[in-house]
Amino acid sequence: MSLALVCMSHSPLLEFNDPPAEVKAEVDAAFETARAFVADYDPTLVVSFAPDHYNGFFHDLMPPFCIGFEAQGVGDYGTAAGPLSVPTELAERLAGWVAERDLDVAISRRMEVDHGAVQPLEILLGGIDTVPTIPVFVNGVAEPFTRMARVRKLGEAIGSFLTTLEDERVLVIGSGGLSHDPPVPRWATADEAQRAMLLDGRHPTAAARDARQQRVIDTGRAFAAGTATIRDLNPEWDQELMRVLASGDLSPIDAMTPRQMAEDAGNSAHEVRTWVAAYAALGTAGPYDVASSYYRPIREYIAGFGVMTARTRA
Ligand SMILES: O=C(O)CCc1cccc(O)c1O
Ligand SMILES: [Fe+2]
Repeated sequence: MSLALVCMSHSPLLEFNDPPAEVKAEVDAAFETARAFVADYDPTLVVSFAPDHYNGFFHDLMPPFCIGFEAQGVGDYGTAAGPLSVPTELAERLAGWVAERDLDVAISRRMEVDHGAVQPLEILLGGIDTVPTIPVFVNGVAEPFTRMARVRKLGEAIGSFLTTLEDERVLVIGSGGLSHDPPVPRWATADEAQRAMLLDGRHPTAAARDARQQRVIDTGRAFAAGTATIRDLNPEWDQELMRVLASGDLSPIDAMTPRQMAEDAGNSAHEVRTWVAAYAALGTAGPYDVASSYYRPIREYIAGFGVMTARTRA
């Protein structure tokens, strides 16, 4: 039983800010390569590991991980809103399998997902309901964070389930930045209004959503112009992590600590947890080969921007 993987940075700024034309062309080419990889594999099932940016999960109840039995896009930054095509019974079986392996994972029968989950589905599969998809939320913004070994174990547990599905061709997706430090409020430093949003800011008014998004868009423009105060991207850190993921031996990742990750690569570098889970899942089907790998630090997108495809060795 083989598996396939796409890990990609996402950025809500893809449609709002423009890097130099040659950089934009590179990113488009990397997406096209990944799309062709997916089309060739022709998945019958997708497992999407994605973070959330205080659109679906809040501090009123923040799990480290959550498997969606039903899910809908919230439609932030112009991404698709509405239901994903979640195979509910299969998602329930997956959650049971994971629970039996000593991993305590939340479930949701009404998961709300944002651009973190939706953007890869739109880019790779042409929409949020084109291929049956089990969404797995991996917290990448809210402290406290689990140890990285736990993320790897979750990926392995999910992968071991997927390898039992003889009749499926399963694509695992990891979505999120490598190094990046976008202006997502953090509880410890948030003001009162931000804390209200972080606590339970579901379903904001259009005006509130616009204001929040405009702040991120403006920060991207300032970052590109060299006038933003956010932490810089870290291409060395990003490329070293990509090298480890490609190597097939994820054990060095267990030693990474959340504090050091934030210091080296910014507060949203925790989104790489989705890549670790996806690669750990892929590895359960045996040795794998990276088919394509793109990387460029792109300040206009506020992201160390990577796109990787990989597949179980034939
Ligand atoms: O909170 C938001 O609105 C999105 C912030 C954001 C910006 C760039 C790249 C990202 O991965 C990201 O999450
Ligand atoms: Fe993100």
